[in-house]
Amino acid sequence: MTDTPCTIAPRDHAQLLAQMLPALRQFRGKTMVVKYGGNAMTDPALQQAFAEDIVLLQLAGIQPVVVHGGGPQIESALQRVGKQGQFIQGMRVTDAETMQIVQWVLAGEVQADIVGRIQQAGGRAVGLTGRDGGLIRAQKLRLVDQNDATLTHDVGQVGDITAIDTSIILTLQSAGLVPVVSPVGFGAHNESYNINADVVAAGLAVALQAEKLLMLSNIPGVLDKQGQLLTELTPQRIDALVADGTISGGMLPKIAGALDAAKAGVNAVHIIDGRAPHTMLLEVLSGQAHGTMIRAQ
Ligand SMILES: Nc1ncnc2c1ncn2[C@@H]1O[C@H](COP(=O)(O)OP(=O)(O)O)[C@@H](O)[C@H]1O
Ligand SMILES: CC(=O)N[C@@H](CCC(=O)OP(=O)(O)O)C(=O)O
Repeated sequence: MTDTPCTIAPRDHAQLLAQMLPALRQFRGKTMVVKYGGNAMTDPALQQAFAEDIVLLQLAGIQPVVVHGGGPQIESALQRVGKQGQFIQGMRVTDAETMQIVQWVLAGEVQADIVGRIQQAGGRAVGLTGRDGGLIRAQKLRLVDQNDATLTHDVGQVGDITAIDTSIILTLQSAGLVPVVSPVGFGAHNESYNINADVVAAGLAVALQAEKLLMLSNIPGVLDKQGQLLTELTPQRIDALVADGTISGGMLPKIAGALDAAKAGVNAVHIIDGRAPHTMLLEVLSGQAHGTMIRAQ
């Protein structure tokens, strides 16, 4: 192995490394769930940096569990067969054909790519969907209208998580493997459900009693109406931002999941920018806050 030429002054470098100590103490041996959004994985160099960060964090003693999305990738596959995606409150309307395409894209394409990249970076990863090992049970989502609670929307085969059996994840972790989970669940009659990846990440973080939940997306964090980053959010502020439409679309399930996880005791819940290389590493190890932190109160 050859040393990489260093572009940081030695003093700054030493300071940077020393700053990692509290984080390493806090997170060593703990589970960290990382939601890797489809919008954050459009560039191959970024994807490689993500995989390297996962391997480095694991080597540092943290137990990462990756939950990936793939919204834009599903969208392209739908377009190839002449279908147009439709979303209600951030949930994809999923008919039987869309469900098949969702499974192909998530498990066959996106998950396989992430697993391959982690292994290329020197780690060992195993891809699974929520169907494997009985991980995620679901039922059809009853999506209540945001403005009129007496109204519901039929979004087809979209799942609402009813139970999570973490045993398969614990088995993989104890073997030193990084689980890479596609957000698909199974129902009482073995039917598949398409579940928003933010919802799965939050559910897994709670079920695994994770120390940290990181959600990587294509925005610096949650933004206000002027486009300014909101560095911290409380439940009251979130309610107000949803009510006045500042938080909409794909941010709705993300913020709801983040808040559920924070309220259930996940210590550090952050929505961060996945478009800059190594944001995850900085967020975890530098001791400096990035993006938006979601507070339980
Ligand atoms: N207040 C907000 N702040 C930031 N993003 C928002 C906000 N409201 C809605 N969004 C939208 O949410 C999107 C992120 O959700 P989503 O598209 O599901 O991303 P991902 O694939 O990373 O999960 C942003 O790209 C943005 O268009
Ligand atoms: C029900 C629902 O909306 N499922 C999502 C699952 C993938 C996902 O959540 O991907 P991102 O994280 O990239 O948005 C979908 O079909 O797009």
